[in-house]
Amino acid sequence: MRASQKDFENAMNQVKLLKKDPGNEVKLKLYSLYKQATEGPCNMPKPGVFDLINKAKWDAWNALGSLPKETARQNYVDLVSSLSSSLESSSQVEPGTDRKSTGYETLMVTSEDGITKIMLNRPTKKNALNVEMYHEIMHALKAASKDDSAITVLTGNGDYYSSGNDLTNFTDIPPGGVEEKAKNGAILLREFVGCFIDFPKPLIAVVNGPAVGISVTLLGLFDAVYASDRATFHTPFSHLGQSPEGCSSYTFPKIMSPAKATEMLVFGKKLTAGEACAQGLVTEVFPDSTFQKEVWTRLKAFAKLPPNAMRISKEIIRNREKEKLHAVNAEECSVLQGRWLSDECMNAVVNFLSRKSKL
Ligand SMILES: CCCCCCCCCC/C=C/CC(=O)SCCNC(=O)CCNC(=O)[C@H](O)C(C)(C)COP(=O)(O)OP(=O)(O)OC[C@H]1O[C@@H](n2cnc3c(N)ncnc32)[C@H](O)[C@@H]1OP(=O)(O)O
Repeated sequence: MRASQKDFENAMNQVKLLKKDPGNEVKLKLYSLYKQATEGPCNMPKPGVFDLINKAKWDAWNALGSLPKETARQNYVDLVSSLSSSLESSSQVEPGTDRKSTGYETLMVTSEDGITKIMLNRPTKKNALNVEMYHEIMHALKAASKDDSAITVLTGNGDYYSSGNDLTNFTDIPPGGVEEKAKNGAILLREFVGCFIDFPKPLIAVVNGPAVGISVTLLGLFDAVYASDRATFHTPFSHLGQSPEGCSSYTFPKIMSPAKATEMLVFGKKLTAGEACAQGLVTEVFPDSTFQKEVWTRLKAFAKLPPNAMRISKEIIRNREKEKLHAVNAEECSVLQGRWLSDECMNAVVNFLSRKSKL
């Protein structure tokens, strides 16, 4: 039996209720079938090569050629029906449940023994920071700054600490185009880094594995950095056509000398944990086999110290730099905004995404 218009509308509603993301490939398939079913064959002009998302959509729709509208409608309904049985539906979520009050989508946040632990929780993506994660980290930091814990820890779930900015952040182009995307990215980044600059309690990084990009640069704003000997520290900004952020253009030369900072931030030299420790970026390195046990024992002891004294001591160590750090942050974001629009950056992102079949 052919799918009716009613079946098609039901399927469209069903798609909105899917709780789990079915993935880019399926979303493109759904999009193309929807367009074919409602508008017929694609006769739109092909988007430019840098308009990544719209080009992928156009390609998917155009690939359907002259498939009849009714067949596309049937295929759409069949595809949604197969998805609904394999993916959980959000209709099972309690009405009125506020996700933010019950938990985070990209983080695991716990508070015990005087320590608030913010764990990056996208292990299958090596804890890459997507836009939602940037927002959730800001939210978690603001909450931690006001809770009863004495210290706050950032760490990663799985084998990576973090692979840095999620490169798919570049693909979702809004109607205002790439310029608007870059502008919004710079606003988000400035606010995000600002939360680290202003964080009032001791902030400790427990670097459980390799760290890339912004997860490395931010370390200059932490009060202590403990690393497993499995961790590496890599800022491939030039390879990506980008420039340093997280105030690293200021903190790294101070921490490790301008020449060593250049090797990392300009030439993309990857440091081992031992090298990062020798250069002052890491406070102490532990064997991976005993890392968690040793670090958490130490952190629990720190968390028993008088919290007000720790807060005030942090303030006196950090406060005279705050204004400078905010100015550096603003400048870095403005430079990056321009970099994101460059061919060098676009090409590097396209290369990564096409290697990973995300386009
Ligand atoms: C203009 C828009 C702006 C938007 C808003 C942005 C605001 C802030 C920007 C701040 C800028 C920060 C700069 C940086 O952080 S630069 C660093 C960026 N990161 C990278 O270049 C790392 C890229 N990843 C890799 O090189 C490798 O994945 C890896 C980390 C070396 C691991 O390699 P391995 O072979 O072990 O594993 P896979 O590659 O198979 O990875 C497993 C899956 O994870 C996905 N993945 C990993 N890292 C990222 C990433 N950074 N972005 C997106 N996805 C990532 C990978 O694709 C695999 O996914 P799959 O299983 O679905 O294929």
